[in-house]
Amino acid sequence: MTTTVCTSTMLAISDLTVRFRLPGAIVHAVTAISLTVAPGELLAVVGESGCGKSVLAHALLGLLPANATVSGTALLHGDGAPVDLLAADEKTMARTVRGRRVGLVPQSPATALTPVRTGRHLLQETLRAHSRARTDAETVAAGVGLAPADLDLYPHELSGGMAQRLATALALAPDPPLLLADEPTSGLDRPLVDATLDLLRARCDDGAAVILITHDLAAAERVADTVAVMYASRIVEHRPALEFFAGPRHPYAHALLDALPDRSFAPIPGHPPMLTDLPAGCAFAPRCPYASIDCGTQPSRDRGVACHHPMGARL
Ligand SMILES: Nc1ncnc2c1ncn2[C@@H]1O[C@H](COP(=O)(O)OP(=O)(O)OP(=O)(O)O)[C@@H](O)[C@H]1O
Repeated sequence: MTTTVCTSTMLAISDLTVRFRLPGAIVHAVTAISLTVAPGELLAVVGESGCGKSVLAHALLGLLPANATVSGTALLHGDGAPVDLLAADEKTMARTVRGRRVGLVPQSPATALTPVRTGRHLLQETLRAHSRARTDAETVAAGVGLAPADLDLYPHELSGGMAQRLATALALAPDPPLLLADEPTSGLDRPLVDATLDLLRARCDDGAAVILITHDLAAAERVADTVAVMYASRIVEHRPALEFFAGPRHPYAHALLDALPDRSFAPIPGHPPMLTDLPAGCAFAPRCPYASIDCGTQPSRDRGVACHHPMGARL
């Protein structure tokens, strides 16, 4: 983990909200998210399954299905005028943003990989499309632990872990200044988990920004500069990683860390709420040992924590 992050902004997300229309219900998938990411920063977005992490990434890449409604802004800075990723038309996203300025390691690589081409073909095609034809596909593959012979296999011949590594190589090949990595270590054994995380860290140390979406808090602790904890579609805590892991302040974040085997190994009681039926106030209140009548209203975020009763304040 490093704490040397540039102070300029690469991505500024403000009030990002995503709703899905279903027959007879609205899914509150992402609610009022505001975050900034700087060049050189590795931001880990953590939270339990279904809290909205992948939808956040897909919204930033214009990859949401037709039943989604998106509001807010997400300004991507770089050469020239900033681009609002939530307002840009599909042509702009396809030609200048996706893959080129913002890379994605998808959560389900097996379904994202074109089935009729070998890994080598896919990598060479990606490198050519991004004017990096001189870069050797085998060198890029070696960076994620794939051997030259692995590149001659078709996606259906790859194990889950190999497909995951190929997807990471494809996302890294264009050298995007911002990378969204959605559970990039799932299906990998520990040495490859660590190697993948270190690869992402090295990108940040070279000046790129990475948003690492993960439910693996140990992974976040290993490489993140900053941590954002999502619960029921909202960010409930967003702080520098060193401070966060030393003392989480939102009761949910505290409970998440306490559930780790190398900490108290205490499960969080109850279940997350349905995103079609969220309470008006804090969504964690029904599971929170510190809930009070105040929690019937939505807390504002103060010094990185959205809670009426943040942990430090009680100590
Ligand atoms: N097209 C869709 N229509 C309706 N609801 C959707 C759609 N896509 C996602 N959702 C819902 O949005 C919510 C957030 O999903 P998301 O995939 O972002 O969760 P997550 O935090 O990434 O969890 P996981 O790691 O398990 O994917 C879930 O309740 C999911 O069912």
